[in-house]
Amino acid sequence: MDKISKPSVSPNPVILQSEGLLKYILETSVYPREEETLKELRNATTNHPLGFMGTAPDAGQLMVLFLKLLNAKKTIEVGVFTGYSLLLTALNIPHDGKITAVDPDRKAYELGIPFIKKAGLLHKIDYIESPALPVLDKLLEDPANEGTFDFAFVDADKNNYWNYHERLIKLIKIGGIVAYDNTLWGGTVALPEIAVLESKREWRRSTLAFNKAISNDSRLEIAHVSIGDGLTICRRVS
Ligand SMILES: C[S@@+](CC[C@H](N)C(=O)[O-])C[C@H]1O[C@@H](n2cnc3c(N)ncnc32)[C@H](O)[C@@H]1O
Ligand SMILES: O=c1cc(-c2ccc(O)cc2)oc2c(O)c(O)ccc12
Repeated sequence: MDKISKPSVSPNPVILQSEGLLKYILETSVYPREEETLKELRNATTNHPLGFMGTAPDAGQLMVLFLKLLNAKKTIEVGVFTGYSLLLTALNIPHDGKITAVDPDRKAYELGIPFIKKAGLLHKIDYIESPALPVLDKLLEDPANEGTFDFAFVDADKNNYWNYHERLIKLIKIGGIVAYDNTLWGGTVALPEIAVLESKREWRRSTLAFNKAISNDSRLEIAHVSIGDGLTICRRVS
């Protein structure tokens, strides 16, 4: 049956219409260029019961391009899990770059730490075991933090994306980028609610509202890209 008309979504959705096409992209352009420790971390994450949550490697490759284009040095990550996107960021910022990485699930991060250590990149990471909102609020208590971050990546609780956005837009410098993962939420954003698994409905509604609000946010230039589970790339312009 065609993916679009399926009445429910799998936990690891293929937004592209053809799984074969995604396989082709991954095998031709992504996996051959994926750094070795990153590949090892991704493979180790498949043993985690929630391993499907790791950032899609093709979306990761696009993130690398932005990190490099921005010459990003100071970044924030909301939603670390085992650390695929975190290690990817650490690999692509300079030696004295810093990532503030926030996640309440330290246990998942511990799976990734040996790979980050093997890559010699733990010194770039300030891991904060916490929900992200109070951490962002604390950063904003010091006006010196405003407009200082080059890049932020959000891949966490989808119902809080707008709350993160309101804070991150102040922390990111003009010209900097905030990227949000899962903004197509398994393709459910284009389905009637009745066709969506009940467990996915609340975050589908949050994602729909978030996508609309981002599209109306005049402080940004955006691209809503159908890669991975949907990636919205926002450049702060004012
Ligand atoms: C999809 S996973 C992140 C995947 C990660 N980017 C990667 O590449 O592996 C979502 C993560 O968000 C975290 N999370 C959930 N609620 C959060 C919150 N309020 N603040 C920060 N992180 C949160 C979860 O603990 C989980 O590890
Ligand atoms: O199915 C999911 C679930 C999540 C998820 C669950 C609980 C949290 O506290 C945060 C996120 O994240 C996902 C994800 O990032 C993804 O790419 C695919 C599926 C899921």
